[in-house]
Amino acid sequence: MDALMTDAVVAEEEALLTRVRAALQRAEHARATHDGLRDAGELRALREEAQTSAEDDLPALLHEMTVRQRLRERQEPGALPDPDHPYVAHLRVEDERGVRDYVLGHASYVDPRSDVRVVDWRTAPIAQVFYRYREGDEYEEEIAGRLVTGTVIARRVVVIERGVLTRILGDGIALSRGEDGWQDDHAIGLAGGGAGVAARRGSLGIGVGAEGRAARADVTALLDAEQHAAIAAPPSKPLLVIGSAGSGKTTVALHRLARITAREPSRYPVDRVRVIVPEEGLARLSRRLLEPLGVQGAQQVSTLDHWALTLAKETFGGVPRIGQDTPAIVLRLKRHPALFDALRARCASLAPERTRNVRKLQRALAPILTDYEFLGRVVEASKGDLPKSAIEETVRHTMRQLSDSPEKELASITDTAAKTTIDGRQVWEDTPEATAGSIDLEDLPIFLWLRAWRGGIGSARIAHLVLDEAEDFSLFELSVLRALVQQPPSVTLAGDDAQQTGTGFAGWARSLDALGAKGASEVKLSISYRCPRPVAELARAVLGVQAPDDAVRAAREGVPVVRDAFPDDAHAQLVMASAVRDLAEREPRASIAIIASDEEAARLAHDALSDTPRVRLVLEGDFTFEPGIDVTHVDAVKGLEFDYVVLPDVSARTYPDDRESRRRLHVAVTRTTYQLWIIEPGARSPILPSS
Ligand SMILES: Nc1ncnc2c1ncn2[C@@H]1O[C@H](COP(=O)(O)OP(=O)(O)OP(=O)(O)O)[C@@H](O)[C@H]1O
Repeated sequence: MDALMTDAVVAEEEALLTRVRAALQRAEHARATHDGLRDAGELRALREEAQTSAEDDLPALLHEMTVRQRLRERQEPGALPDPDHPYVAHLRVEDERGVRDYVLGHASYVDPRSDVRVVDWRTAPIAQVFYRYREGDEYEEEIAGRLVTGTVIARRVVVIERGVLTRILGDGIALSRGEDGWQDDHAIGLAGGGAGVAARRGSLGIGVGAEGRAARADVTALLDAEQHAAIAAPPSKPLLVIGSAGSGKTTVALHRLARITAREPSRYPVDRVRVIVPEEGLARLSRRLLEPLGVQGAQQVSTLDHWALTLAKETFGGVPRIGQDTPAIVLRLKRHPALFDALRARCASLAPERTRNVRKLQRALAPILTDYEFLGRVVEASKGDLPKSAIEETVRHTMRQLSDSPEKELASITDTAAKTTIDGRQVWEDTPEATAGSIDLEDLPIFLWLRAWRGGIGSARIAHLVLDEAEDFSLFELSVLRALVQQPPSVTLAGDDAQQTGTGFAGWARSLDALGAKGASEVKLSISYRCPRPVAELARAVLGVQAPDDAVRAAREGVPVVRDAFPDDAHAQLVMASAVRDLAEREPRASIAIIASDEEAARLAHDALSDTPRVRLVLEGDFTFEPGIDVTHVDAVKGLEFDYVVLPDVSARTYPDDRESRRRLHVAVTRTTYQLWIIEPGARSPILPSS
């Protein structure tokens, strides 16, 4: 783009922003002072415009009139756009009424006298023109039952930071404000980061620091046509969103939820929508992403475990102690579709009163979960997912749970000191006796399912349900949720079968069926937005035959993946610690994740970095999303992303050649938005391509 054009575009956008900010400041002042006279004048202007306006402007105008009226009646009006960050995109159209500018934001404000139209991307019909057409396109859209035609004159994504315009991205335009004025920004690409600059081997970063990178545009403005079509799909029809890691599944699911609640608040009230995800980290991230989309409140988002525990307490009036030492193989069996099928056949005549509380359910299941023949059939039906040892382990574990609890056995000892260790814990904690009298967290979905199926679980209370990382939901959980969602089911499932890390997944067809969403529309997102090309390609190679057929379509280039082999762990830890410390110093605003293969390895990596500032050991998903270093493990990071990802222990021992290891390494690799460093101590993992 030549300098003259650059100047013209910048001048246009600056003038528009000045106009919008001035109008918003006047509106804020009027609201603060309840300036009735001015409101009355504006109300008249709005009415006049409403009479002559095209129908695509009407919803925003009507919204504005309601706000003014409420103000005059001294009621709480809706929020005004934030003048420091009033909008995320600009659309200029021409139709039979002439040329008009719209800006898309997270709240709406229309002031025809000042030629200002800030429209809410969720509710304004004109927003669909922005998402579906490019600059120069003629559009023809059915808006409010009427055919509307025109031409898109300009379509630009803008970044406004603290009231100052800092980036303009459009069809063929990429400009950013630098220290010496505006500059062409094509090399940087949409998602930020200094792509194309090779890293030094053994060191991370490109030395520019987070300050040197362009600010990210709001993803709401960047949604592509495929994503927007998914978001705008009718709410009454279930939707399955699939796609590779970082293709925008979470983005689409949460934007769909926000749009549905904004457009039909009486049918889909915010306090009756739910987002359920498998991990705490993703629950925290989802809350943060929903906030600017207008869906606030911690109670809407929960992890699967928290949801099951809360529902079980509510349904059964309490639950016994949850055991902490359940063998992993038993947990795997309790989530497997083969157990679901076998229990369905076995429990078809279970009397409703036997599902009334947890103890009754535990007793009803005891003879089944200690039946060698029954468990043998489950293992066989799992087709290799569950080893034969699962049978013996499950029988032994169930027997232990059913024996008298240590509290009961030691009841005759009245001296509490005799039952307490020197660090203040109960003497039986961390012993096999601790299992007695306990149940497993994985029992709860089974109990709830039996209750819902045989006894009933109360009224359907969820108006819209989002399940993210839905490949990690078991048939038990999906069947319970089915009973809780109002009919017809309004649900969004987002997932990727290449990222399943548990044993619960039964395939999309069965999952949808269990949820009562059999006729769901399916959207497949095809562009990898998170990971730069070198990372996306490596991630695909790691999956091997489990990779989807379509080729990787990464949205941007990127620096190469760094790989370093070391003879042993100690050596690797030393080099890792000093390189990461160096990076954190150079890029104090970057988010760096050290993703170990398990909790124990995460602790070791954390020890190596213990004297580094802003280093956090995150084992239970309690991410803060602040700049700094999170040392964590692969089971805690699903759905998350970080500027830099370091994998400190990729070897033949931690990631051997099996399907599950491939999926786990794939999850770890694809958390990277910018650069990946793989550290390989000892024998090389056979699932990594040779470097
Ligand atoms: N159209 C887009 N343009 C630019 N960036 C986008 C677009 N859509 C999504 N993104 C960004 O891509 C990243 C990944 O998005 P998201 O987390 O929704 O992907 P995902 O498919 O849910 O990932 P995962 O499979 O790891 O859960 C986010 O930073 C998001 O803001």
